[in-house]
Parts: sequence; C-alpha cells; structure tokens
Amino acid sequence: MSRVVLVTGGARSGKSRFAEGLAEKYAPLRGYLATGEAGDTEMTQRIARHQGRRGPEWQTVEEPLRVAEAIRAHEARFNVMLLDCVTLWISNLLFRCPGGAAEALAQVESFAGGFGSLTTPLVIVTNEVGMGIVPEHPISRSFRDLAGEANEIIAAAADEVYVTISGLPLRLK
Ligand SMILES: Nc1nc2c(ncn2[C@@H]2O[C@H](COP(=O)(O)OP(=O)(O)OP(=O)(O)O)[C@@H](O)[C@H]2O)c(=O)[nH]1
Repeated sequence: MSRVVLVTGGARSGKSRFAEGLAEKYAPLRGYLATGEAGDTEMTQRIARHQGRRGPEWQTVEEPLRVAEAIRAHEARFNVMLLDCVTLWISNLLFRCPGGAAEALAQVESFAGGFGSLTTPLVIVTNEVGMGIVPEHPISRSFRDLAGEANEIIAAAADEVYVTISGLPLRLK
C-alpha cells in the first residue's frame, strides 16, 4: 500500500508549491497529473507558471476527467505522482457528466476507495472553496457543496492531510 497525502488550501495559498515539495522527497521520475485545461488566456498563463516551476524531473500527464484511470495507467513509470487538482476535476465532472453532482461524487468515492491498491505514493492538491459567502447561483452552491464533500471523502481515506494558509502548511492528519 502506498502513501496518500492530501494538501488543501485557498487560491494562491502555496498549496501546489508545498505539494511539489512533498513529492520532491521522492526520487525522480515524478508524474504531474493535471486536471486543468488551457481554455483561455488566463488559464494558459496559470499553467505556464506551474510548468515553469517544474523541472525535467517531472513528466506531465493531462487528464481532465478519468483521473483514477490515468493514475493506474501511469503509476508504474513514476516514483511518486502529484494530482493537481481535485477541484478542477470535479468541476469538469459536474459540467460534463449527465449524472451531475451525484455522478461526480460517485467517482470521487471510487477514486478514494482505490487508495489501498496504489503502487506509487500519491500527493493530491485540492481547494478549500466553501469558506466565503453563500454563492448567489444554485450551480455555484452545488459546486461548493460537492467540493466540500469530495475533500471530506478524500481526507478520510488519505494517510496525511495538510492545509496551507498564507504560504504556511498546517498538518491536520
Ligand atoms: N493542463 C495542464 N494544467 C496544468 C499544468 N500545470 C498546472 N496545471 C493546472 O494549473 C492549476 C493550478 O493553477 P493556479 O490556479 O495558478 O493555482 P492556485 O490555486 O492559484 O495556486 P496555488 O495555491 O499555488 O496552487 C491546476 O488545476 C493544474 O491542473 C500542465 O502542465 N498542464
């Protein structure tokens, strides 16, 4: 059984950098599983910022939907994998799966249920999205609730959990 670590935090809280540091304790080669997509200029710039930080010891796998399958397909190639991030994954599922939030949550449950059979350590990045004001639109509230539920499911199954605030990590589990 391989170790699973979850890192949660707000936007630009330093969670990706901290998660990369955890993964860099393992020898190369390291796999970076990106769920983000370069749909517009802003996202292209965000992705470029992340890519610029990762060195040649990282290889990128891009998969917006079939995250568990991508990990299974690639884990044997790497000494560690980093999934960045759960929030965009479930957002992609919410908007593209016919079953909406229920189907997205079922996929998260199946993903977390498979941690015990991973053969490579996994570091997972997610976002704390539910700490602000209640969103005005129902779809935003649905996403906020899904994100909270997904984080709770993954945190319960993970071996270690951290939150980053203002660039500083705090161990929760
Ligand atoms: N497709 C793709 N996406 C990437 C790549 N590198 C990073 N990303 C995505 O970039 C997203 C994170 O970017 P940001 O929005 O800048 O992160 P942030 O939450 O503001 O900042 P941090 O707290 O530092 O993580 C993640 O969802 C990744 O999936 C890549 O090589 N390809």
